[in-house]
Amino acid sequence: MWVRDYMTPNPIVLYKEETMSRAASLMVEYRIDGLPVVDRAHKLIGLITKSHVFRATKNRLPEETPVEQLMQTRLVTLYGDQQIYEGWDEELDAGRLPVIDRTGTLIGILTRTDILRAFEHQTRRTISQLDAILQSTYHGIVAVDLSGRVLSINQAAERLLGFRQKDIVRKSLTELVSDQTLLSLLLSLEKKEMMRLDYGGRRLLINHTPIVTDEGRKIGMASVMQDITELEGISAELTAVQKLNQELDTIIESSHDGIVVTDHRGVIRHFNQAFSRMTGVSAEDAIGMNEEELERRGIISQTVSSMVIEQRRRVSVIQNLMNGSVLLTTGTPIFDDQSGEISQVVMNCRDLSQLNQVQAELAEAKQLSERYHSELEVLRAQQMEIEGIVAESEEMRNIIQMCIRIAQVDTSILILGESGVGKGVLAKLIHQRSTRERGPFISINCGAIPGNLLESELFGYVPGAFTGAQQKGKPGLIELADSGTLFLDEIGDLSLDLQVKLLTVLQEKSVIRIGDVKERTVDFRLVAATNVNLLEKVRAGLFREDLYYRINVVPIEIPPLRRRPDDLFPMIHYFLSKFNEKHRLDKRMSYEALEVMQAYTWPGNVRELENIIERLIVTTIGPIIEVKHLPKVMLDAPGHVSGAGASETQVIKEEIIQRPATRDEEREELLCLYEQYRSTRKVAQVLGVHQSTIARRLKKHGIIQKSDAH
Ligand SMILES: Nc1ncnc2c1ncn2[C@@H]1O[C@H](COP(=O)(O)OP(=O)(O)OP(=O)(O)O)[C@@H](O)[C@H]1O
Repeated sequence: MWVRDYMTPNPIVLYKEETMSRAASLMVEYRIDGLPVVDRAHKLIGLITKSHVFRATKNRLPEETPVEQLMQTRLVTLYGDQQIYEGWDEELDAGRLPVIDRTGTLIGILTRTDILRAFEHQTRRTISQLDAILQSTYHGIVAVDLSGRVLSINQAAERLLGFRQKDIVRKSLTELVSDQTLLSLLLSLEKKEMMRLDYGGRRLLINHTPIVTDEGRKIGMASVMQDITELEGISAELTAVQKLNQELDTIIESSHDGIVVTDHRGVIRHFNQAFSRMTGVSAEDAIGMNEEELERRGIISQTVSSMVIEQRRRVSVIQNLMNGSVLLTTGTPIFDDQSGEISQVVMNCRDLSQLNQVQAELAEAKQLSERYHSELEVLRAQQMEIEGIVAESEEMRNIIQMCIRIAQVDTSILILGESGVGKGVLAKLIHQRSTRERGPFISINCGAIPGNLLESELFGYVPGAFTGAQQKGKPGLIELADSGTLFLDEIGDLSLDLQVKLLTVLQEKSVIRIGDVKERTVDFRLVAATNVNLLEKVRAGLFREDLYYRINVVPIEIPPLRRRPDDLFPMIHYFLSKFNEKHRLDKRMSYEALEVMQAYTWPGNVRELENIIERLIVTTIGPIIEVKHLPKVMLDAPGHVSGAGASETQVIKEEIIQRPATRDEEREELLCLYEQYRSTRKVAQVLGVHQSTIARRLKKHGIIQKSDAH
């Protein structure tokens, strides 16, 4: 506020020669209390006021007295280019202040009215400025008096509070706001900070403060409200972005490939551990350095980022490092969405030297694994033979695997199955594969020995225990089985007395010889077998239930031979070789004879088959065992077809069965058949063996893939 803008210009003046009466008449005429006195050059030289005139009159000075003699010459003046407030205090005393320019020429008078006008002007301006600020602020502001009437409110607050009425000021908030929570907050006489409130679908953050005067009087309340709905959304987004960043960092760090990020000038901004490991460069050294510098130092052989920046596309190069490593480095430009300029270059470095080495190791490992795999196969096949067990059928293979598995666990086992199916064979296998393998394997058929004899066989006796007993006494089989396996075949034939005694042995883990009182500790594993339904015997009171549960911890059931046809021909083959070798003969079996055997139901199971083959080998005259040599019982069996001329397939069947064909021969024959029929089922039909056998053989020879078996 400059003085010259508010002063009264060209005021009425008196020249110094003018009279006191002229001064008085001017004062009366213009109703002014004082007049500036100037010289002819209009320079201010004094000020004459009513009091000067009154004093002169009182002192009876003549009216013609020039004002020069009356005026006050010590003057307080203002310059036009001064600020108004610089003249306030003086004006209050003087009532008016002459305004001069820098040459001392009078240019105006600043009166009290002028100053008030200046103040009013200033106040209006300030108010409108404040209002503009209030209205333009993004935050909502509402001020109310103590009775809740709105003193002022800005547009943001109107918008946030949803006010539509035009004239809100002076209205009470209670008329305007229906939400009680918001209302009680806006009308609260207490200070409230950072209050979160949901209103009109928005999340508001409100700070509420009482309005207090300089004297400390509370005159109202002001609330500042901020719409933080978007802010909260942004903050959630920010958290998500931060998380993403972290994830990205982790991914980059965990990459086995080296990753380097530069800016648009090739200055390295980021790189991972892998790059550090490959080049031996540390983050402190290289971050902030231009990639070219790495090339200058000979650490890398080419600056990929500059190629990418120059060519504006992905570039791949082979880099030879100082340490001898070879890297395949691919630099990819990242373009700025808005400017379309490259903002970053990301380089991926793959260590080829390491890759080559890994590939070589992998190939070697593969070779090794293939070799071991085939050796394992051979071993497995050999093992099956060593055990003297033929198990071609799926069922038998599963049973054998299970036996081998449970052999390791020292528990009682009950083997179920018809007579001659191979229960004894499995019992032996279990023993051989158990931890007791070095101990004895004691086997006894309970059905084959009369009761009283069986007792002394099992439990032993002391001298003179009964008539016919040996002088020295004898340990029982149970005792002999100590630290080994006791195989009780046909356990169902054990008398009830012996069942009780056996149970006691199993529970006490000790045995008392007949006629003795001394207990002898025994430690054996019991493998029992039966061809009868023990549970039925339990129900009929012929077998003790407690013993049944004691021995039946793990039951294994062997199906009869007729239910596992896949085992038949391999068994015939096995027994032919076995007995040919035993008797130093070379007998073969005709196709028709094989067909008869296939049709037979084998009630005596493997034992019957074994016996028949041995008998045939021994009794048949001539090299070929023919249908006519077979036991009559087999010829009477249903399903037996009388033989036709030998066809090509018959020959193959004979080859497979009668003599072990070489691997190549077998392969060629199977290949020929498979090419002809294109179906494992048909080939199996032709050869009269189970489809799974053919499928397995074809796979073994690599004629079909695993998925092709049909
Ligand atoms: N899978 C097989 N492989 C080779 N030979 C077997 C097989 N199964 C059984 N045998 C032979 O068959 C004969 C009968 O087997 P084993 O004595 O084990 O049968 P079992 O069921 O115990 O008979 P039983 O209950 O009548 O005593 C034995 O000479 C045995 O070697």
